[in-house]
Amino acid sequence: KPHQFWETQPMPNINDMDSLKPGPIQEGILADVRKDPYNLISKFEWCNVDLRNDEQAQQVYTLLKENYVEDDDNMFRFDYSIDFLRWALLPPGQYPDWIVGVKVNQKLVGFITGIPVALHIENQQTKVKMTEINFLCVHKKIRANRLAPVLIKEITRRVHIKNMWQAVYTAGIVVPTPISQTRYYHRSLNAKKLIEVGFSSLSARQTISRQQKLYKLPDEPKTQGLRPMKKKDVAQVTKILNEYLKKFKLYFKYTEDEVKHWFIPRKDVISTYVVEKEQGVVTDFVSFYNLPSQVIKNPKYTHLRAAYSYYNVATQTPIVQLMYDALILAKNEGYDVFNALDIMENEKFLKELMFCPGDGQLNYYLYNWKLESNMLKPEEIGIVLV
Ligand SMILES: COc1cccc(CC(=N)NC(=O)c2cccnc2OC2CCNCC2)c1
Repeated sequence: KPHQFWETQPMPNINDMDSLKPGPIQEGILADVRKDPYNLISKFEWCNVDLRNDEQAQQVYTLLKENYVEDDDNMFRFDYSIDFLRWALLPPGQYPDWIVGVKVNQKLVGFITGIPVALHIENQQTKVKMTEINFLCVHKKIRANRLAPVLIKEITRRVHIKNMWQAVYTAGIVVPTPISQTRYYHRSLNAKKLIEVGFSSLSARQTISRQQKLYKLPDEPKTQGLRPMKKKDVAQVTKILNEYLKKFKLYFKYTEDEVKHWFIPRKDVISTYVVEKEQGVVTDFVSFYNLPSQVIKNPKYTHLRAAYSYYNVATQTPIVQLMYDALILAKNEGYDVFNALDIMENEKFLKELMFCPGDGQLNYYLYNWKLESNMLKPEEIGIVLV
């Protein structure tokens, strides 16, 4: 029986599509929230993981490196670094009990996380305070123990206790019920390596050297005034980002503190470049995050270095030119491939800059919320999850 767990959750199902009114599906009642954690099978224990602690961060790193998401052909597995996990999971306002682990004999075997976000949904006047859920992972050796539903129910309880009743998350799989089904695209930066690791393949008439020529990039970006973002840019980046995101139906509102956290460059984690043509005036920016994948079995390479498009705001520079420069910057930072979803205005550059469609999709979900429109088009999505 498919979706045994998800049928029990406040998500719109096919026949609700017309009856449910827009907004929360279930009203949250604080008094009804369980005060104690859900029961676990014996020997399994809950723990709040402190990612600032090196040993605990290392345990999370190893669990994900060995057991987290793989591509459809099980050739690659995400390999999030510790620095990346600290960036992704310790934003301003984080709650320590939203980094949830399950241990057996002091060994981490299960994980799920939430971070607090303020999401603008369609025409809602106010932003909805909720959680962004990520990194649901159960060790390969203890799957089919129904641990994942318990991890989901426990973090839901910990969110409810804080009087928050909605969540946003993404997944490669389809469970009840996506609000948008987006597709991912890849732009080759190191054609030879992508073919050697089996990420790309050659058709009959293609050769490696022809592919290298096809995807070759200039040595330096074209846009005058393009430079790495610095702290002094935070106020202007916050302004143009918040203004830009208003054109979408789903977007976060950022404080300057949050922009500082999410966009100030961190080596091997997040790269952000701003355009400052006229003295002191920031008109555009591009950003991409570093998410390598372990190549599961390959004689020559252990990793695929992938840059993922984050947020890009083009108010003066044409978006195609700005993103072409992002490809050049990523290539110069040593990336093998540049990935992007067909969300926001990405369609405007994907084809022209020779991105190829990937073989899967990334589904967006909103927990306990009925949208006015049942589904959103990818270009109406203004949020990027890591
Ligand atoms: C190439 O190595 C891979 C290793 C694991 C999975 C995939 C395919 C895949 N599932 N890709 C994505 O989900 C994806 C493709 C383009 C942009 N963002 C993405 O996912 C992000 C956002 C959601 N959390 C994971 C990272 C590829």
